[in-house]
Amino acid sequence: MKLLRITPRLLGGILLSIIASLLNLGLPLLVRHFINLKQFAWSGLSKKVLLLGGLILIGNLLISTLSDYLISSEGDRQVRQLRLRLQKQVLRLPQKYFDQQISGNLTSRIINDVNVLRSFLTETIPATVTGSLTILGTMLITFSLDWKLTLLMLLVFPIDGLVTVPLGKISEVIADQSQSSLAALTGVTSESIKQIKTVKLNNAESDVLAKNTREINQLFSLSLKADRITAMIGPLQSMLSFCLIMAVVLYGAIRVKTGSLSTGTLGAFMMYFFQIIGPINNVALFYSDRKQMLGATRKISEIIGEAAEDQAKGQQVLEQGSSLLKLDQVSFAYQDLPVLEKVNLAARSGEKIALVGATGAGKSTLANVITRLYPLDAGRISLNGQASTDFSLRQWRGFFSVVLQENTVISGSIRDNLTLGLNRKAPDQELWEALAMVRLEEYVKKLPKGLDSLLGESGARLSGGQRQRLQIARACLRDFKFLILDEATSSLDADTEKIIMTALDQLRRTKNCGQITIAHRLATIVNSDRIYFIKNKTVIASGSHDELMEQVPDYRRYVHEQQVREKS
Ligand SMILES: Nc1ncnc2c1ncn2[C@@H]1O[C@H](COP(=O)(O)OP(=O)(O)OP(=O)(O)O)[C@@H](O)[C@H]1O
Repeated sequence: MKLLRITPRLLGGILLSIIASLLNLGLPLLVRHFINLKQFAWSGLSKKVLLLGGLILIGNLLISTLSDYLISSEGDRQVRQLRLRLQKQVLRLPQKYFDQQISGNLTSRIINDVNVLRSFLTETIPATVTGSLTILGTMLITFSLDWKLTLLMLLVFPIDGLVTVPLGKISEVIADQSQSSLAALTGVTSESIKQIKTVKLNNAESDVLAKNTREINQLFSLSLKADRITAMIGPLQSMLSFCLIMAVVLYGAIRVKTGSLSTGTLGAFMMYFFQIIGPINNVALFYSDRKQMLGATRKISEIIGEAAEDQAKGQQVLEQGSSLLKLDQVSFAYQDLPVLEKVNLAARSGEKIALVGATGAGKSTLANVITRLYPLDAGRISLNGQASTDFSLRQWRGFFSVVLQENTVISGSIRDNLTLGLNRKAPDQELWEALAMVRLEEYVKKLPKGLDSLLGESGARLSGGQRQRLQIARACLRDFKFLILDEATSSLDADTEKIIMTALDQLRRTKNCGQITIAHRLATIVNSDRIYFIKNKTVIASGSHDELMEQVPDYRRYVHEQQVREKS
């Protein structure tokens, strides 16, 4: 998969860089000319040579500046595009993908691996192209000056190869492992920071430190291996280059003494030699950099290649008025774990239904398949007779407003939280009404910045109950057909819950929408129009609380156990 492109801007930058390198090739010739002058006089030829040298240096400076800017800015532009592409893709990936990932690892892939690609595009490619041309140009010039000395200079290639090829191969492997190790370290670090309260309250600092230390040590040992190789390559190359320079100098000096080489040519050779050492090393690094780039490309491509959720845009026409949500013979399994089997259920506008069952029975899963967070394995979900899959995901999810069991408050202001995903501009008055409904109005009014008060990461500055109420207010602001409350009031005291439930009853009537409640607390569900009792992966009975108490022994037992739990 091609993630980066060679664009005209990049080519322009590389071309300028080539011009700068070629200009550099002229300098040693000028120096040679200068040294070989019979006599120095601040006029005529010497002046011209110095002036030309100065012009070359200034020209080189200007061209290199422009070239560096063109190349770097093109790299930044492409990295921006790639990051946006990755962000878009990540947002479209199905829920099951995230169930198998540690979010920090994914973040590292998106941030660090993209940086590897950037440096390949903006450093390796230009350095290799200009480096190769500099080497070629140097060889042509030096050959024309003195082929014997050039052949001696050429020995630098096999000698350099002796060092860089075997060590480079090892460092390729290390670089690849280091990227994975860095991703794992990012994963565990971000998780431990996110779960810092849990860590503190469980006195789990040493456990977390041990886990993170393993990753740090893993990265450390890889870095040490890389350090050893770098430490070997650098001095070894310098030493070998020094020996070769000595050989060139000694051989050159003999030739000067015998009169078969001018001092100026020897000086020019020295300059060329120093000029090509850098390019030779850069070109030698190309293969290991390329390997690293291919590794990063593979990992990024894996994310981009993941099948996204169905993004069909189709907008079905849904008749106005009452809605009937139906589940017929719905079955679903998480990988190999069957959770729902042949579930039947119906919810109508204006109705309040409840999903009840022991912990782990599959209630939240049922809510998740209704909202199509997970696709069904079998069965059918429909709204007014139209299959859920006839609607685009966006349209379908727009029919539901969901308050989840977990904290879904985001960093940002109260306003940001209330209007998250709202596809219309909500006037402040409406936001205050929603806050009043969940009894948060007074609290927010007292905050110095009111609706624009910041809440910290995941709403850290709110109490658990305040967070739940904010999420309910957010859900109520949306235009929906069914409100799904998954243990949405479990953190509230009984009185506040009652007040909010009564407000939601009112809202249901005014909006003519349905409500699906998942809760263990009996008071939350007993007055539902219909209760679906889930056991053994399916709905084993449905009816009002009284009907189920009368007819279903399992339900009676569940209620009894719940009462005991609530009293204790
Ligand atoms: N993302 C997931 N991947 C794999 N298994 C899962 C996943 N989410 C839930 N499960 C499993 O599915 C089963 C049903 O879980 P679910 O959360 O739907 O139960 P629940 O009835 O809502 O429970 P509770 O009352 O405790 O919230 C459990 O066995 C759970 O371990």
